[in-house]
Amino acid sequence: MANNRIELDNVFIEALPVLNKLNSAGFEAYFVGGSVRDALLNHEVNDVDIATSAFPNEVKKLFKKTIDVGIEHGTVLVLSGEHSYEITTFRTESTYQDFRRPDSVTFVRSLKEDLKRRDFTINALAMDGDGVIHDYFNGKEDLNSRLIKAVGIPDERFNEDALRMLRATRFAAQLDFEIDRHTTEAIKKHAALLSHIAIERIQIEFIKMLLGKSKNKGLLYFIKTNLYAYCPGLDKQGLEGLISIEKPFENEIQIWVSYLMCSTLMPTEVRGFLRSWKLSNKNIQDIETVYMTAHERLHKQISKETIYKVGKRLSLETENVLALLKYDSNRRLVEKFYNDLPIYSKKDLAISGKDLLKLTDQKAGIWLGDLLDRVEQAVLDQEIENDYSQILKWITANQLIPKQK
Ligand SMILES: Nc1ccn([C@@H]2O[C@H](COP(=O)(O)OP(=O)(O)OP(=O)(O)O)[C@@H](O)[C@H]2O)c(=O)n1
Repeated sequence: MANNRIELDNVFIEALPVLNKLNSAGFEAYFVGGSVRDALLNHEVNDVDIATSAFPNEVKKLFKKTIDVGIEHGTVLVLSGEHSYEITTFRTESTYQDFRRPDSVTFVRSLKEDLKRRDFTINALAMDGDGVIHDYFNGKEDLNSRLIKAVGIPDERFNEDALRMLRATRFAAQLDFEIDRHTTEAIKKHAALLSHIAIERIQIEFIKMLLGKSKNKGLLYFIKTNLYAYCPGLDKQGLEGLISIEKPFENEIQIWVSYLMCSTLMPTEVRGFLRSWKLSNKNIQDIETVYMTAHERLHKQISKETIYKVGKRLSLETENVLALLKYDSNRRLVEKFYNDLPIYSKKDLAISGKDLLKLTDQKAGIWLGDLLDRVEQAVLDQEIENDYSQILKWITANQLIPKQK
C-alpha cells in the first residue's frame, strides 16, 4: 500500500478533524475530486471537497455550524475553525432529461458508486485521512499517461451533463493533457448537446481553458471536436487567432479583446456578441474600451496600402487585417503573405492602362479601371502570372474588352 499513499498537504491536514468526526460516527469520508487529482500531480491545492457515506441530515446532526448550500444534491457546507468545507453525500445521478445536471439524485453508502458517476477518471479519485488513494477507475494510471478519459462509457457521461465535454478541453489546457481517443470521438458525436447548457456555465469553462498554461492544446480540441460551433457567435478565425498568440493570457478582458481582434466580427457587432455571452456590463465596457483603443492605434500605425493589399491577398475585410496585425506572431504571418505577393500594386502589373487602350483601340472609361481591377485580382489569386502575353490571353479568353460601338 506504501506507493498508494501520499504525504498530506496542509490544506488536507487542516480538514482532518472534519473527516475524523465523520469516521468516529461510523461513516466513511474521503477527500475527492480536483484536490486529490492536484495533490497527486504535485500541484498547489487551495480547497478540498469531502464525500461521505453520511446522509445530509446525519452530517447536519454531527456538526454545530452548517449551511445548506445544495441540500437537494446532498451538499452541506460545514464550518470548522476558520475554514468551510463542502461535504457531499455519496450519490448516484439517475434521471437526466435535459443534458444538464441531474434532476434527481439518489444517496448511496458506497464510495465506488459515487465515483462511478463522475466525469473523468482523473477526477474520480478519493483519498482517506491516512493519505491512501482509492482508485477504482485507473485514474492514477491516466494521470501518469497524462490522459483525460471519461469514466465508463463516454456517451453516458456526456448525456448526463454536456458541459463535461467542454471541461475535457479545459483540463487539456490547464494540465497539458491529451484527451483519450474514445472520449474525443464521443465529444465529436455529442458536441451539439452543448447548446442545452447555460451560457454562464460555458463561459466559466471557456475562460478557464484560455487561461490554461497549454491553452492551444485545449483550443485545438475545442475546434477539432466542433464544440466551438455550439457557443454563441464563435468563429474559427477568431479561435485560430488566439492560437497564434504565444504569450499566455493573464485575464478575461485580455482574452475577449484578443478574440474580437482576430474574429470576423465587425466593430458594430461587438456589443451584441459580448451580451450573448452574458458578460457583466462592467466587463463589456472594459472590453469595448480596450478593443476600440487597439483599433485606433492600428489605424495610425499601419499604412492603408499595406492593409489593402494584405486584405486582397487574404480575402479579408480591412477590419480583420487590422485584427491580424495586432499581434507580433500574426504580424509575421501577414508579412509572409505580403512578401509573397506577386505584385504590390496595379502599377506592378506587366500590362498598363495605356497598353490596353492602344491594343484595343478603345476610349478610356470605367471599363478600363474595372478591367485592371480584375487583372490585378487574377494575378493576386495566382490564376495567371504577371506576364504581358499571359494577361492578354486571359483577357481575350474571358472576353473582357467591351465591344466597339
Ligand atoms: N460536470 C461535472 C462537474 C464536476 N464533476 C465532479 O465533481 C468534482 C468537482 O468539480 P469541480 O469543483 O467543478 O472541478 P474540479 O475537478 O474540482 O476542478 P477545479 O477545482 O480545478 O475546477 C470533479 O472533480 C468531478 O469529480 C463531474 O463529475 N461532472
